[in-house]
Amino acid sequence: MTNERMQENHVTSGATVWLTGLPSAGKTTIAYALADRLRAGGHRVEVLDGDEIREFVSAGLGFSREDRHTNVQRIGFVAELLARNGVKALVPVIAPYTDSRDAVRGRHEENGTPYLEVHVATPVEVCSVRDVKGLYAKQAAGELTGLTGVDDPYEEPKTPDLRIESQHQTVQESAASVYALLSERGLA
Ligand SMILES: Nc1ncnc2c1ncn2[C@@H]1O[C@H](COP(=O)(O)OS(=O)(=O)O)[C@@H](OP(=O)(O)O)[C@H]1O
Ligand SMILES: Nc1ncnc2c1ncn2[C@@H]1O[C@H](COP(=O)(O)OP(=O)(O)O)[C@@H](O)[C@H]1O
Repeated sequence: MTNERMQENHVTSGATVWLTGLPSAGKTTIAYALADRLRAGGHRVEVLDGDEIREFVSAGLGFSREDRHTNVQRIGFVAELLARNGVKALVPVIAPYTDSRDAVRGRHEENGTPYLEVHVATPVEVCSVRDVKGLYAKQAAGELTGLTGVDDPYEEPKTPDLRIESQHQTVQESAASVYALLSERGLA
């Protein structure tokens, strides 16, 4: 395939889509469902999965306020690099602090790189039943402290670009609502 042909077949408008929310809210599941939809439409996509990032880019960081901030800034930096180069960077990472999220948005704005904040606003009561990784049970059993949304802060976004109530939707509906927003903004 020639270069020109490749460009014809690939959408080149990059953007970062940050999915913020509590553990088990549905961030990762929605990100991968959205990734499939976007790839099917010819977009280049990377999912910056929080667990993978913590194994490599943020190895050694814990869950203090400072470490979470550092983690989020590193991920934001990488996402912006990808997004400014035509990739849809999907980021399913808790990012519990408003100032951390705002700093990431600010860096995107400085570079003229599109940025969408999606709040996966599943209530803690639902998340703790889903408990994909057993963290809520561990916290309840006294085996873990500092769990976001339970005994550690989660500062809800006041003006997200989109708010998803995953407890009332299927995964495909949630992914479609993010896709629709990208479409509205001329990014998909
Ligand atoms: N104490 C505590 N609080 C919250 N989360 C915890 C904790 N300990 C481990 N984990 C697991 O680590 C994942 C959160 O890491 P992130 O990098 O996404 O979060 S953060 O933005 O740095 O807060 C998070 O992943 P998700 O469940 O996908 O959100 C958890 O599985
Ligand atoms: N509309 C929805 N969107 C996303 N996840 C959903 C939805 N409805 C149910 N779920 C389920 O909730 C769980 C969310 O887990 P996960 O995506 O790992 O959360 P997080 O990345 O926020 O920790 C999955 O088991 C998923 O199948």
